[in-house]
Formats: sequence, C-alpha cells, structure tokens
Amino acid sequence: MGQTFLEFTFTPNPLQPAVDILIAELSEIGFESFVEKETSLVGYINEKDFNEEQFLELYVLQTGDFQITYTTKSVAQQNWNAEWEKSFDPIYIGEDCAVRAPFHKVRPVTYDIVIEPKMSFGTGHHETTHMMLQHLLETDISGKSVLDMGCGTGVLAILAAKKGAAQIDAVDIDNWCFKNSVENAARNDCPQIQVFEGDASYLKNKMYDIIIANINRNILLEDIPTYASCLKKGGQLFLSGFYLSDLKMISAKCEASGLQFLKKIEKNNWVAVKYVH
Ligand SMILES: C[S@@+](CC[C@H](N)C(=O)[O-])C[C@H]1O[C@@H](n2cnc3c(N)ncnc32)[C@H](O)[C@@H]1O
Repeated sequence: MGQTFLEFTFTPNPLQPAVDILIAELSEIGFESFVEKETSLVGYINEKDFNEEQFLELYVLQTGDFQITYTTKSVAQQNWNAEWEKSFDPIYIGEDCAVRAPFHKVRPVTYDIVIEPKMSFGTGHHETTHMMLQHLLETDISGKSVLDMGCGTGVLAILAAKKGAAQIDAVDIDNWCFKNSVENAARNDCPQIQVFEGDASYLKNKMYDIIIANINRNILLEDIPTYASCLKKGGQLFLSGFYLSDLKMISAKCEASGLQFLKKIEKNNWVAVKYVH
C-alpha cells in the first residue's frame, strides 16, 4: 500500500500492431497492466521498477514504423486500482465459463470465476489468459494434481479447481499476486488451491499431472527443463505468454526436455501451447 505508480498513455498512429508490440515490450521491462482504449493504450508500472534508459531503447519507440506519442503522470495505487476495475467487463470463454468482478451480473454458466484483480495480471481479457482458459476447459482435470506457475490473480488455478482438480499449487514471484491469489481462491471457495510466493526454485521434489505456465518467453525458456522434471509420465504442460514467432524456440526447448507438442491456439499473434510428457 502507499506505493506510487507511473501511468503512461500511448497514442499510436496507426493503433495496431503498435499496441500489441507496446504491450509485449512494456511487459518485458516491468509494466504490470494495461487498459486498451479506443485510440490509446494506458500502461502502469511501479515507480521503483521504472528504468528510463530501458524504456527509451524499446524497439517500438525507436523504429520509424509507428508514430507514437505518450504522456505520463504519477498515480497513487488506489487510483490505479479504481481505473483498472472500471475497465474490467465480464468475459465469457465459450458457453460454459465466465470471468467477472464481484459486482458483475452474468448469465448462468458452469464455471463462474469471480476475480478482483487489484494489481495482478489475469482477468481473462488478455489473449494468453483467454487461450489458457480455453485449453483448460478442453482438458480432463478431474482428480489431477496441478501447478499454476505465474498465477497472477489465480484465475487459471481457480478454473482447474472448479473442474475438479484434486490439489493445486499456485506460485507467483510477486508478493501482490501471491496475496491476490490467496484472496481470489477464498472468494471462489477453492480450498484445494495452495498459494506460494516464489519461482521455479520452489519446485524441488514436486510432481504434477498438469503444469500451467503463462509467463513470458525468457522465463519459460529458462524454466521448461524444471517444469518437465516435475511432470509425471503422460502429464501435460500448457504454456503461454509468448508470440507465435517464438514458438519454434519454445518447442525446441520442450522437445529437448522430453516433451511432445500436442496442440496450439493462436490469437492476435499470441499463442498457447499444450505438450505431453
Ligand atoms: C502473464 S501473467 C499470467 C497471470 C495468470 N496466470 C494468467 O494467465 O492470467 C505472468 C505472471 O507470472 C509472474 N512471474 C513472472 N516471473 C515469474 C517467475 N520466474 N516465476 C513465477 N512467476 C513469475 C508475474 O508476477 C505474473 O503474475
């Protein structure tokens, strides 16, 4: 509490693909969340994480391919939350699953996931979360042990719980996400979810039937061998958080770790992939 964030409003001309590239590049340098508006993109970063040199070197700002103007101002954390929550509409994944804030009303669905995102990533609006939810909806999870690595709001772990997973570990490196996942697991009445603050080093001597990781290309490339070593034979690994253009690199790492490609979903150049051990 009491932290200061920087709010950047970017106005690219034309809007796409600059907005997608901005989101990808800004995420890599610590921006935590984004609100896409009709003619602009608003991004937030904790003031203490902002490195101006890294920011100014971003390809999307350097290349002459897009015209991007931006403004910036400091905002208190609570204002940032209010802005984010105002922009959060309920979403449906297929016929059976909704992700919504506590104050939203939705039509009856089998999997009604209630998320208060606060500062965490994972409302189902981002392509990667949406596609991971799609993969989970298509998978038999009943009675399985699951790891949700980089859990954010805990949204993927909550769907796994609602689909009957026996036990779920949800892990995030960020303290805010850890706390938010604990709250959201309780809000959705999911006592089978245990939340931990940490990274792949948490995984010593653990084994799972299903591992889900929606993080980013570089962390995944580093951690795929660890995930593979924690996956039971026949177990499944779901990965997202990277672009289609990085799929070859990710699949090569998975194959070198004894995993076989099963299926992929694509949306706006993002991809979510399923592998089997
Ligand atoms: C793209 S968000 C995904 C959130 C959520 N799982 C979803 O699908 O919407 C990635 C999350 O991974 C976390 N993270 C980043 N690096 C990590 C690491 N090395 N180990 C564990 N979590 C990490 C971030 O804090 C963030 O919450």
